[in-house]
Amino acid sequence: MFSLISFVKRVNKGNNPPLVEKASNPLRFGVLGAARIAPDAIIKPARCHDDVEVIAVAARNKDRADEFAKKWDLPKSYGGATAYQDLLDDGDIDAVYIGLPNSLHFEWTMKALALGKHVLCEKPIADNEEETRKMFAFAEEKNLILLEAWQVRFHPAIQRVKAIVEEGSLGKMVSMTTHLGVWNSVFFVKDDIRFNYSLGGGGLMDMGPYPINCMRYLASCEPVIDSAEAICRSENIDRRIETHMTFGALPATIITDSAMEGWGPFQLIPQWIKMVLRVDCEEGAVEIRNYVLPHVWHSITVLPKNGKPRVEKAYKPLEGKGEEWWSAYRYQLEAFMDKVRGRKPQAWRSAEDSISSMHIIDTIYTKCGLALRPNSEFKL
Ligand SMILES: NC(=O)C1=CN([C@@H]2O[C@H](COP(=O)(O)OP(=O)(O)OC[C@H]3O[C@@H](n4cnc5c(N)ncnc54)[C@H](OP(=O)(O)O)[C@@H]3O)[C@@H](O)[C@H]2O)C=CC1
Ligand SMILES: O=C1OC[C@@H](O)[C@H](O)[C@H]1O
Repeated sequence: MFSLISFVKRVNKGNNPPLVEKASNPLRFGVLGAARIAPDAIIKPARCHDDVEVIAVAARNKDRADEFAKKWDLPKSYGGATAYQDLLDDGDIDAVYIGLPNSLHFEWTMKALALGKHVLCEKPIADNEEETRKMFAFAEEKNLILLEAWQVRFHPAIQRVKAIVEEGSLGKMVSMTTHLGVWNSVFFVKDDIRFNYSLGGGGLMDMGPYPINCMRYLASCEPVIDSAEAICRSENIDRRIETHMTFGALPATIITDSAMEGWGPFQLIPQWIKMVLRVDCEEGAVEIRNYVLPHVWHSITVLPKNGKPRVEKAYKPLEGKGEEWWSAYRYQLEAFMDKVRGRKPQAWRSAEDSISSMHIIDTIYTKCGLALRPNSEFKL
């Protein structure tokens, strides 16, 4: 009962964070695209960050832009065919959040960097490794912050799993496995950008960054992809991919499935969601449930071979900044701002980190015999 009440309180506060008083010269963000993810990823986190203000949105349709601005109390909105460029040309804007389809991440990140704006760009950061390299090289040249918004890395839950594994009582890691699956009709809309090849879609593009990067983080090294096999929903668009890889001597399996089959006769009983990552060690195992959105709810189960299982939660770091109700996106914004302001963030994702992640996605597609997501035609 107590945990249900604290769950409701935490989620409610995370969804409706308090509006804090702003510093005298906060970083002013513009949002490219009235995307579904934008409120959670940037608007709500900014409300409770004293050094950030979201001042504008741009959408291809003016009414949509105005509606979004009204709903989220943003002073400016840009709409129409030139809206994204108009927002970038706004001299009041210091940074942009990009929640556009993957195929547009390259173009709008490059344009924003060219105009001197810092960029927080959604995962996966680009269509492929080649684009990713160019984006980070350009950010470095312009001396601007570019971060791929893979928020899980910033949340204490995955950091706690790493600490448990490294603390040593479970012995050496022997394997990692995850099956990340969702029931198609609940999570995706009709004509979802995720399943459109020309928009950089694909099940692995959408879900792959989570298990690939959690495993890279836990293993502290890069994997070799041994095999990968896809079941497609349309040409070059994977529904399910099973990948076997090795991190040094450590075998790992990742299954991503964007349309899990149901159970029982005619698969009548839907399987809603599967989001467990398990690390087996010589002396036991550790499992994290819901590593994708850990701030909503998660559980970390430690299963020692010679001892009692225990369950842990990690909504707040043991040391450093954070609140129980902070979402992973809020932790991410804190780190982004630390970087922009020249402070050392609690956690960070480097250029190499994002490049490696895209390299792995490209390699898995190639192993499956599927085409890489196409390069943007945009040239700076
Ligand atoms: N980190 C996370 O937790 C999550 C990340 N994401 C990532 O965020 C991005 C957006 O996802 P999501 O919010 O679900 O997507 P939506 O479909 O809700 O939003 C995409 C936005 O892209 C704009 N857009 C521009 N060109 C096109 C086009 N040709 N077709 C469709 N949309 C277009 C639209 O903006 P306009 O308003 O101008 O019409 C739309 O608002 C993806 O990269 C996805 O991987 C998504 C969910 C969670
Ligand atoms: O990034 C994401 O996280 C949650 C998923 O359900 C969603 O498809 C994806 O875009």
